[in-house]
Amino acid sequence: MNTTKRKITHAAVGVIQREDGWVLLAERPVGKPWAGYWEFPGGKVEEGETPQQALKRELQEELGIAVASLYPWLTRSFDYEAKYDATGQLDSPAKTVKLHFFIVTKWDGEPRGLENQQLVWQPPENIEVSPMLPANAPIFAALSLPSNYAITNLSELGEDLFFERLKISLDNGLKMLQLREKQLSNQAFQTFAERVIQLAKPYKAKVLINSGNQSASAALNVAGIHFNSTDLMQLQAKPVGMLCGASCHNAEQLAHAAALGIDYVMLSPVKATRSHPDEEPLGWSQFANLISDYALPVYALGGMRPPDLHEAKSHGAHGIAMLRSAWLSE
Ligand SMILES: Nc1nc2c([nH]c(=O)n2[C@@H]2O[C@H](COP(=O)(O)OP(=O)(O)OP(=O)(O)O)[C@@H](O)[C@H]2O)c(=O)[nH]1
Ligand SMILES: [Mg+2]
Repeated sequence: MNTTKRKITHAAVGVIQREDGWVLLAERPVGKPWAGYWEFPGGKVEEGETPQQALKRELQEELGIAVASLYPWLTRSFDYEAKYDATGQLDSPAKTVKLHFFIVTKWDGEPRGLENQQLVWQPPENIEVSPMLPANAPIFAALSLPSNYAITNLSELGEDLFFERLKISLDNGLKMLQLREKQLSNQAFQTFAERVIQLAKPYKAKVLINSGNQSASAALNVAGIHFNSTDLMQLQAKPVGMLCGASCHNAEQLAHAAALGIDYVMLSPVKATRSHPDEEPLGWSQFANLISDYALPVYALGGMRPPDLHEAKSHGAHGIAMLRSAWLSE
């Protein structure tokens, strides 16, 4: 397959998300290529438009809604092979699409299928309509990742306080956390990890383990592994069957993570942090530049506190990751 000669079609795609997390999907109507396939509303970016302008126009045309608030999210390229219909007629030629995803959180008007497309609201972690446009497969996994991600801080809090705060965080809706305790022996880490996993289980919170503690992980029932940047750069392929993330601090590491197709990255340090006082912070504008054309969901890390979530999302982040401030009592 020669993809180098293909022209790239840019499309703006809207993940219209209600407050309960459900997203709006549309079925491509008869008469369009890929009819009967489900997609997010959106369409091609026209000459002279930014993807954001294109999205606003498309959502007005297709659904009759006016976008009131949106965040830039992932950008993914996908190579479509030529598609033929049952009679052997060309339905859609081979092409490369570059999809500019946005998360739309506020809009005016009630979405209606103005192009005879059927509409349905669905929870991202349990989509019941099919078939989906093939480019969209990884999108639902990304949407299923929570906005807030906590990293354990046992060394600073001590065991009693840590477990007290963990219980409070889980009660308050924490859905994903990473065990990162380099100071612990394998045995001590294992005991600690088992206790966290036990506590997190009824809340259905995902527990990941830092690659620095990985030697203790074999016996543990964790959801996945978080690779530090050194281990990321050694990694040749994404481990199968588990959630897999990585820490990145520059474009090279981001590119390697994207090439591996892992599930998410953390990009840091956004702000100055107590845990890494010697590192030069990226600041929001460099953070946004590094991920402006990035395919994976990104957590902003470094000096993040819960109120920073909106600013992080405005700069293209999927969410925020927190170490110290995840465990502060409010
Ligand atoms: N809208 C939309 N397009 C997607 C998604 N995923 C995906 O691969 N695409 C591709 O992105 C391109 C956008 O196409 P579109 O058919 O919506 O374009 P459009 O609304 O401007 O309509 P048109 O057919 O009148 O030109 C198509 O090649 C489509 O296959 C998705 O989730 N939503
Ligand atoms: Mg469209």
